[in-house]
Amino acid sequence: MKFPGQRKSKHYFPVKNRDPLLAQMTQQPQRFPTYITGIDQTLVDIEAKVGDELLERYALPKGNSTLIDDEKAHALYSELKTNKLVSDEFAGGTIGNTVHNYSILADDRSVLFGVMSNNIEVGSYAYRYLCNTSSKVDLNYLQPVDGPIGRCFTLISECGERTFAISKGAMDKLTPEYIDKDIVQGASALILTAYLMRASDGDQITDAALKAIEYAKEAEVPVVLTLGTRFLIEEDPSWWKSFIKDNVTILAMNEDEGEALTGFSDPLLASEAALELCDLVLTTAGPLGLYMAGYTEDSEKRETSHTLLPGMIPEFNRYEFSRPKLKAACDTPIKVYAHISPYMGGPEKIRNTNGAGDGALAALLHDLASNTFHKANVPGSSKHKRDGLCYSSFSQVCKYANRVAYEVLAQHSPRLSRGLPEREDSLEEAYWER
Ligand SMILES: Nc1ncnc2c1ncn2[C@@H]1O[C@H](COP(=O)(O)OP(=O)(O)O)[C@@H](O)[C@H]1O
Ligand SMILES: Nc1nc2c(ncn2[C@@H]2O[C@H](COP(=O)(O)O)[C@@H](O)[C@H]2O)c(=O)[nH]1
Repeated sequence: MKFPGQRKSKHYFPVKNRDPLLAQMTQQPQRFPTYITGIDQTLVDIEAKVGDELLERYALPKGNSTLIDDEKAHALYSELKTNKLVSDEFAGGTIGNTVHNYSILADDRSVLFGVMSNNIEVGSYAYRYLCNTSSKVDLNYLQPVDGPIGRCFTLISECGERTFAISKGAMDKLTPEYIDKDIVQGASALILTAYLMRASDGDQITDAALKAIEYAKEAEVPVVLTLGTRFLIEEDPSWWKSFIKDNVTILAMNEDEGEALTGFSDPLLASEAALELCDLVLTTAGPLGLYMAGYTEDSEKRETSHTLLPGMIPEFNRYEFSRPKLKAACDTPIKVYAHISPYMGGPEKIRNTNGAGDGALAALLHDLASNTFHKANVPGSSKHKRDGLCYSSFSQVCKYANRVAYEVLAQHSPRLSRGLPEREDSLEEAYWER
């Protein structure tokens, strides 16, 4: 497990770690293995820049992720190929991206539950999926299926908006028997997407996800849900609210999904409302940066040294130096909020916004898993006298998530090809010499 490392308010990222607690850890001969698990629809993203006219012709609502039948998928693929519009083909899937990015950042194991084609030809989509997934993502628990994995046509409009058309293939064929109870219960977190709840035609991936949730809850493993697309949530916000309240520890969403869930277009108010349903919320807000909302124990709150920020909740970031906790682990829970603007104002050239939110979530998960790792390996640390959900403060996690999102924006693929630099070029030498 590589640790998230040292961070600074405006710029940031890893440096040599001089934490005396970590020094203790290096003396431990036996390391406790840490990993996260996720369930996804195994998908390859087929990316193309298209005009709005094409979206209308194929009846694809802009910004949505729509399931399409084989006939439509064939016609769309042929049209994109004939007109040489396909720019890239990457392994995708919102949870596949997240666990891959987690493994790259943590340089550690994650386990993916899903399906994989039984017969794989060199060059096929299944082959590409495997080639584009970090070797630290354990794929040994995938369920073999007859038929292809899914394809996600990622159609990028002139304005940068992404519209997904999903040709599902066998991606929803995962069955509950393939969810390994011990693996789920031994993990630092279970990561799910709202997309898993829309299986149809007798496909069982929804049941598989519910089984995994049951196992996770039994062992008090945090359940993390990312909302996917606002269109899905808009269909029945009340159902999603009670689903989150009953099952979810950490919720990740963007501002549109937050509005669909809570009715608040302001991302801070949406985060606050979502916090009534779970323990920790990560809300990404595109060029506005990102917000976190969560709980801490009143007696453990820590005041920020940053500027107090205006917003719909005045000076909302006052206690952003506190560490997130489960609400149930607090005697007197208080709500804590944090915000950060895009790292360095965003990359000079945004190559692709696909997966930026997944990247931010991967950073949060890395911090959370670092906490489990540290707790297991340095149980006597004062850090673990009272149970925290994350290793770092709200403020630090924001910085880290923001930095990772930046990295995803600056590259073509939604999946990181390497970890973050050990030393940021943007930081003056004196910072690293401290
Ligand atoms: N146009 C942008 N300029 C600068 N940063 C951005 C921009 N779009 C996204 N980001 C960064 O990426 C993060 C995630 O992006 P967002 O578009 O909100 O996620 P999602 O892909 O889930 O919709 C943001 O919180 C922000 O840090
Ligand atoms: N598992 C699923 N993943 C999907 C679906 N539709 C789109 N996607 C994936 O989302 C990411 C982009 O994530 P974001 O954070 O930028 O919104 C992309 O790689 C797609 O593969 C779906 O129905 N199921």
